[in-house]
Amino acid sequence: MIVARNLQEFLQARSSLKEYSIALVPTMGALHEGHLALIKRSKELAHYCIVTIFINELQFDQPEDFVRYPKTEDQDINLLKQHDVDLVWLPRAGDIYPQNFATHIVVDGPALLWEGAKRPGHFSGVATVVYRLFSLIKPNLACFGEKDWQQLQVIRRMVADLGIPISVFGVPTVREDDGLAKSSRNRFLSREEQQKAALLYKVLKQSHQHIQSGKNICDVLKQAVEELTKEGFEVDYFAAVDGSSLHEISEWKHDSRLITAARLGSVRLLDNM
Ligand SMILES: Nc1ncnc2c1ncn2[C@@H]1O[C@H](COP(=O)(O)OP(=O)(O)OP(=O)(O)O)[C@@H](O)[C@H]1O
Ligand SMILES: CC(C)(CO)[C@@H](O)C(=O)[O-]
Ligand code: BAL
Repeated sequence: MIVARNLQEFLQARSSLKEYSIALVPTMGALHEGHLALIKRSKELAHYCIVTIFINELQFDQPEDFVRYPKTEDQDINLLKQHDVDLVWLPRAGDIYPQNFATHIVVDGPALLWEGAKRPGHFSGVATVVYRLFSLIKPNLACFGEKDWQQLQVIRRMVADLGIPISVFGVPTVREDDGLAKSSRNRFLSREEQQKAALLYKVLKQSHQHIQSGKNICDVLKQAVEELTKEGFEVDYFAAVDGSSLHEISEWKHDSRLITAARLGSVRLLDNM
């Protein structure tokens, strides 16, 4: 596995992979089995797999969240080696955002509500870094996790709107045995919070079943928020939406989605079904 630590090293390594199809897995590091599922899928889809590790300050709406974002570089590199990744690039901020950088991608539509409303500037930061990674790396395809459902729709929208010739693949959420969606920030949950966190998935599953069995969507959502709040979650939203536009729905269809974000202690948990 080639480890590139700046743009020059990356471009040199990238030029040796010219003839073949390339899959990109963008990450912010602190890797776990969710990331490994993206890598596994990308290796099924392309000859070569490139992983990036870049904690993109532009997408953080809270400076303290950026500062405490977990950094486990040596472990990450070892894990990627064990999983036969071909090239890992840990760009420097200046590789992605040259001096006097002044251009940002703004996505409306699926980016406006939920995470977009709760975290001002977040999706513009995500879209901008993903666009920069796409334009520097020029992969044939890229894999993103369904765990960040809204992010996946925002990237799909950007790719379609700007005619970017890269196929975007969504990969199903990898969970702990108790159902909690794996996430880099989960390491900040206390043992007690970790046990409680699985309730988010249980309530999602139960709400999904109730909606399937014909219960009123509004009542189901209200009950879900009440149950989570009673157990100490601070619920930002628990909503039924169209799976691609992210607009709220009142009638369930085959492409509908339940999405939620809730804070438990110092960690904001995201999930969807
Ligand atoms: N449990 C998971 N299952 C599938 N994909 C995941 C999972 N967790 C993260 N991913 C995906 O991995 C990619 C990189 O995500 P990232 O590095 O931000 O990790 P993360 O676990 O989502 O961290 P956090 O949400 O705490 O920032 C994204 O496409 C994300 O959706
Ligand atoms: C896609 C991404 C790597 C862009 O920084 C990030 O938002 C993430 O890890 O989900
Ligand atoms: N995986 C989501 C990226 C973020 O929370 O910034």
